[in-house]
Amino acid sequence: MLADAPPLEVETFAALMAPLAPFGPAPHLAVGVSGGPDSLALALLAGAWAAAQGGRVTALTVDHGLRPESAGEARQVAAWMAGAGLDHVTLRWVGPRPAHGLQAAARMARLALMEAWCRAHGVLDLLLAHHAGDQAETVLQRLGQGSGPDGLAGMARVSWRRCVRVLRPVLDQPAGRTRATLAARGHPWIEDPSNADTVFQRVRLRHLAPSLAEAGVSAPGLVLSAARAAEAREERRRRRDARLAATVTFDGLGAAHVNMARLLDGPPSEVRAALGRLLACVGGSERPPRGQPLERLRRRLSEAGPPRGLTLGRCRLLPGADGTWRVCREDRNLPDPMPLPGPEAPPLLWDGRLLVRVAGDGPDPGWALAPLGADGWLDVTRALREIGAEPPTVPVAVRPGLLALISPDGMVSAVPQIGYPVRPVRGLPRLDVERAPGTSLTEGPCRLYGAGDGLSDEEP
Ligand SMILES: Nc1ncnc2c1ncn2[C@@H]1O[C@H](COP(=O)(O)OP(=O)(O)OP(=O)(O)O)[C@@H](O)[C@H]1O
Repeated sequence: MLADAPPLEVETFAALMAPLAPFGPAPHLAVGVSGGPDSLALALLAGAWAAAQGGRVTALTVDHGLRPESAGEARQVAAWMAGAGLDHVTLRWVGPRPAHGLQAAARMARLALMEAWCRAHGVLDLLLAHHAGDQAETVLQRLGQGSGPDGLAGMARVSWRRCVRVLRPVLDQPAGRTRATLAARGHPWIEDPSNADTVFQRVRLRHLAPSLAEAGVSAPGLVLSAARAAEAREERRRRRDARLAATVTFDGLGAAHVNMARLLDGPPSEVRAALGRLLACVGGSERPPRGQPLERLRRRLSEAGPPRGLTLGRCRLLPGADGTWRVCREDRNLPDPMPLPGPEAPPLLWDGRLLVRVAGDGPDPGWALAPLGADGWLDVTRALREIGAEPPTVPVAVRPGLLALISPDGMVSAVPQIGYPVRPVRGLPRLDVERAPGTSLTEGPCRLYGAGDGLSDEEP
């Protein structure tokens, strides 16, 4: 296989990164590195690529603790990364292990750990070393699960998990190319024995490759069909985003105003896709609602008769007099108060919807962020009147989900979404608050990052 696969040069790798742009200036990338040949090669190539633009790479290794050697392997990766001049962090998977589906659980856990690390360190891009062989296995696996057209598109080269972009730059590169890259540099790697253990479905699928090839089902063929399915998925996303752009506007309070008749006018699957995305953006939930609940919502919104308020996906949908619906964060399951991060801390993702940064000097200890809650508005209007300010008009349904800055003595002192402050308090911290990347329908990072889905339930 090595003979067929030329090593990846830095220039070739740069060409693979180009379609994944834009990257910020001096980009800081995270790379998931198991110690296997694919991810080691990716880390080295990404390190060179980032350094060329004044940026850097942090290699992340998740120690799943499933094999006695895993801790030593993580140390080995750390040593290799140090040798290559790259930062390295080991993350440990602790907590309960499922009795079944251990590999899948480990995969989910490691992606969650790496995503959390990226969020905590303000790193936008997480690179994984999936290649064409992995893609073919994913397609086969999903075929076996009776997956729909989106599943058959396999893994995406770019997908979002909350505020983190998961990038797979070598996804269309033949299996063996990354291995050849390391071999050409004389760089060692770790062979994970579970990659050969036929107890795992992926490994069994890999072993089927020769028989499938005889039957005319080849890995390149599967990858090609995945690429076509991915194009079709992109087209569906473009249509979804166009529908949303034409029917939805956001206000500064985090609520969406929807021309519902227009949004609902179209094939049910397209309408469901738009509704799901809308609810995920407004509600800040990790996954858009889907399946039966979403279809029920579509039907109820389409029904004739006096419209009523509805809820789904942490959102409340309220009809207005003129046919415009307001969609806002529901007042249930709002986040608990959390301490205000220091000015050096990475931005905090609040309620999956807002990115909060502390500007200026560090706040005194004791400041907190909290939802305004059901009773908070009364307090705000009273406080504003005391300083001679007229409270703005804020719809009742929107009020509980507003972000409030709470002083060390427990008073609502500022509500950034309606202006600043509501009480004259000494040492009031200054907050920059913006919609979190991946929660904008048509503005902000979603547009910046092209067809980014914003939210993904893809396999890691
Ligand atoms: N323990 C881990 N820690 C960090 N990242 C990981 C880990 N395991 C896998 N990854 C990342 O997820 C990608 C896909 O995982 P998978 O297990 O399919 O890969 P692999 O075939 O073992 O690849 P590699 O040759 O890099 O080990 C890897 O290429 C790597 O980027």
